[in-house]
Amino acid sequence: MESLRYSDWCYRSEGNCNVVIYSKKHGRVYRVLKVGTKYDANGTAVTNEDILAHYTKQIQYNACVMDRLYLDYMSVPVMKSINSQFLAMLAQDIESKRPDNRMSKSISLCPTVLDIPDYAFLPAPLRNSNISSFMFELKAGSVARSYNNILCEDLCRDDVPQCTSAGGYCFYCITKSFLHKHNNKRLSRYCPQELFSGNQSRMRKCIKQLLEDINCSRNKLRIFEDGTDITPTLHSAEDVEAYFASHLSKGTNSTILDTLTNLLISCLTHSRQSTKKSDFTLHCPTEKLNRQQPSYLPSGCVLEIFVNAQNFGCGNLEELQQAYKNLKSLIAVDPSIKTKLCIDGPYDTGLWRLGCRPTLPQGVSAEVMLDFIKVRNYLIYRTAKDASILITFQRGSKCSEDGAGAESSEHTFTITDSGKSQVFNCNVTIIDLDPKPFSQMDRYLSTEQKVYNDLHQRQSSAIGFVH
Ligand SMILES: O=P(O)(O)O[C@@H]1[C@@H](OP(=O)(O)O)[C@H](OP(=O)(O)O)[C@H](O)[C@H](OP(=O)(O)O)[C@H]1OP(=O)(O)O
Ligand SMILES: Nc1ncnc2c1ncn2[C@@H]1O[C@H](COP(=O)(O)OP(=O)(O)OP(=O)(O)O)[C@@H](O)[C@H]1O
Repeated sequence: MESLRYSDWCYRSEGNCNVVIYSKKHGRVYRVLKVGTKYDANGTAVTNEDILAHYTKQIQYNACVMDRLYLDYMSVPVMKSINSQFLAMLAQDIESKRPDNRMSKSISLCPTVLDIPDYAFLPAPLRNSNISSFMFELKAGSVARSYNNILCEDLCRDDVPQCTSAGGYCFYCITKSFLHKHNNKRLSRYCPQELFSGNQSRMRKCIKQLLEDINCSRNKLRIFEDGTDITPTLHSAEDVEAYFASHLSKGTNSTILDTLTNLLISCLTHSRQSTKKSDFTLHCPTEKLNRQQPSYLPSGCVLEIFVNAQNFGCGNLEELQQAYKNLKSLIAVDPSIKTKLCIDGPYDTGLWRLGCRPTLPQGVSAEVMLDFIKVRNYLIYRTAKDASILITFQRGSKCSEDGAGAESSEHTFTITDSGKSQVFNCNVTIIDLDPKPFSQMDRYLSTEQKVYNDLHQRQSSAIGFVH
């Protein structure tokens, strides 16, 4: 067990299920599960054993399922035992830093946490401790769902008004507009169809809008400086410009936002040569997974990897609903099916390992297996839909007017804006790759049905395509 110095650790951020703390000295973050999440027994407090089992499953899922999809862009967490007194003191200390909307759940005091590299800072050989380190977190959302062959992409084509301009035409934007009904802030214009379009001008416009809409409801970009979330201090595009003015130079005819946009696009579309094997065949012979390669995005870039993983959600909604219904009624009669099929893990079996030929468990028919594969793929898609892309960067030391002398490497980018070149050291990673529980399927499918109905109504009345 590690004895930790309380003063070395700070609050980073949190989501629905985890609080994240970090230590600059250790270069690591600790991810601590909250109690009252959907992952514990009916939202009640759980035992330490339950939490350990939960972490074990998360690690298995990362190592055996996600690793095949996200390759070098992710790292598998490890479990770490820590002092519970340290955790109790920390829990007290971070209370004042936690946002109001997250206060309904508190952190568990189980003396085990997940230990992950801290991506708010560049890895050691690239890091310069004397200057600011920035991390842009983009919860990019999903483009992959299709409804009875109506592909989201078709609803957001170049020749129809942009998805976000009038409340949304794709799955993402329709869901967003549903949620917006309860919020008075202006809605972010962000639409993943733009980001993943592969069209340089649409992608650029999308990133610029994310920066401009920094203060809008459901904007999916957050900015951290040296590990601290600075997003709440940025209320407008002007604030972002002003904040970065002392950290970046602008070209004669371009703005700081242009420079940031160019840098982010370079990182998002940079082809990375992976040391891991990316191609695998899905062995279920009856599986009709539509794994289209997004050839319009540079091969190996983070956007391509991200969208590839989301293709697990390309199945037809009605087929998925039927498969889920079949499984549910079977489980009601014979609950052991759930364990036999490892529906909620363990994830290191052939039933979940991508690239392995799954063998039929005893007492499970080929039809049931097919239903399981459909639901399993959808749950993988739900993870992919929820993941975040992190872009970490620092100004490089070699900066010149013409970019001469800039090293070109996997992590070094030279951004040129109207004649002015700047060098940046960057790292791109993906986080939040947790397994989604089977118990959420009812909620997932009911939202999907609502969105589908809305989409269908817009399509048949063609309202969606009128400015
Ligand atoms: O249900 P959704 O589509 O709103 O997604 C939830 C996310 O909401 P978002 O739409 O991104 O604001 C939600 O994000 P926020 O808490 O809103 O930041 C979580 O990511 C949640 O996942 P989990 O409970 O941590 O496993 C997500 O829940 P799952 O749907 O992945 O179970
Ligand atoms: N390895 C990391 N390096 C840097 N920051 C991180 C890291 N892991 C998490 N964070 C920060 O902590 C936040 C919360 O972490 P995480 O996404 O794991 O929580 P969550 O509860 O699973 O979130 P969500 O509700 O989105 O599912 C992230 O949004 C990110 O800002």
